[in-house]
Amino acid sequence: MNAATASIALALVQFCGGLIMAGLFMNMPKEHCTRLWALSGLCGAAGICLMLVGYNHMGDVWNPLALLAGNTGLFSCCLLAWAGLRSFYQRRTGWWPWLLVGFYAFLFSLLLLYQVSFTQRSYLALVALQLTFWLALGEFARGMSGPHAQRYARWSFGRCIGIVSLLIFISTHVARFVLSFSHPELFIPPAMSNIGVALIYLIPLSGSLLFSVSLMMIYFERLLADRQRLATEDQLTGALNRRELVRCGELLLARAVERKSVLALAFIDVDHFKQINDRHGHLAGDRVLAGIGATLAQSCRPGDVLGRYGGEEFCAVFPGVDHDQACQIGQRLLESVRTQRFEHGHPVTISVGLAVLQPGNQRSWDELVHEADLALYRAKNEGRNAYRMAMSFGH
Ligand SMILES: Nc1nc2c(ncn2[C@@H]2O[C@H](COP(=O)(O)OP(=O)(O)OP(=O)(O)O)[C@@H](O)[C@H]2O)c(=O)[nH]1
Repeated sequence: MNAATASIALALVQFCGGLIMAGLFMNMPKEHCTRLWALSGLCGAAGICLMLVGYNHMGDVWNPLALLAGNTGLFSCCLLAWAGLRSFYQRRTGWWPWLLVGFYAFLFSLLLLYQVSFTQRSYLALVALQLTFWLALGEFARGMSGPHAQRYARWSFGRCIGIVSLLIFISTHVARFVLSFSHPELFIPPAMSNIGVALIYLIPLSGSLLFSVSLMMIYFERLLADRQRLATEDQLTGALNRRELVRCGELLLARAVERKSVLALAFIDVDHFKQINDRHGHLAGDRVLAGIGATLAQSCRPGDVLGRYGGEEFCAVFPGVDHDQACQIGQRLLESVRTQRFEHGHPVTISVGLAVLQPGNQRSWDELVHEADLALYRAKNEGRNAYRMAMSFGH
């Protein structure tokens, strides 16, 4: 296969890749980033088409206007992909990139007007595309520390693929730039060398396909994480919802029984919560619940499980915690809520019922919850703002 046929074949693959990317993102939920990525795919496909029209079969300029539009389309495709990434990581992009596109088109038309060589024209494209690759790389890097990183995993497969594809782009462009100085004959169309075809078409093609895949992956990873969160988290307090609490609690309990280790369960209820609702309104009540959820979460270690059992009741499971440690935890939970300041100004207290699984004991989840629940009723009946241990320990 000669260089001209290879370049047409690879350009057609790139054209199809652009169309597939556009089609996929058009059918995804309508968000700013998916729209930008769909547009980027369309621009890429259109740009490649126009580039094919722009050259004759000898690789010389045949239609300068098509070439100008094609090159500008490819640059816009990269800028749109970057702007989509910005939007994905919750950053806004102004209108200045479109000024850049205009400036690029102006410079490229000057080069066509003065009929500079293919290699010299490539330098402009190389510099412009390098800029977009570094911008996108910066976006991936900043995405690991911004608001996105607080909700989602810092490292994901999609992001790694994206970074690898950008490094492929950057290194091939640098190699092409350097080689075009020392070995300009490698890049003379149409008798382009194998190295030339690889650096101009083949490697960037695999890079751009990989980059499109990475955009889809980071989008799906976020979609799945959101679904998972919706299915397992209590929206108001950020603690686990009851179903997930029971699932995790049963798992920890089964493990503790199997290993003959200790485990503590705390049943937590906000005192006189109805009064807070009645006096300050349900919205203020909601904020109190959210605040208590956050405070209780801070009192738990990694590996502990905290969930909202229902209404103003929370439940926490502490693996590896024995009777004495459970008493300390009970005291710590009371303190943490009692010392918290809420917007309505009044202190809020909780009551806690604790049950402990002793080493070698067999207990079901329901039994342990029932024991802690009975202990909680004692705490309530004996004046609230206190913790009580399940009867067998007679606190
Ligand atoms: N704002 C708000 N209130 C809730 C929510 N879930 C339950 N509640 C309210 O919580 C209150 C619970 O009241 P009670 O069960 O009487 O308990 P209490 O007033 O805390 O009294 P004690 O538990 O005996 O100290 C009810 O008024 C519920 O309407 C919620 O998600 N948000």
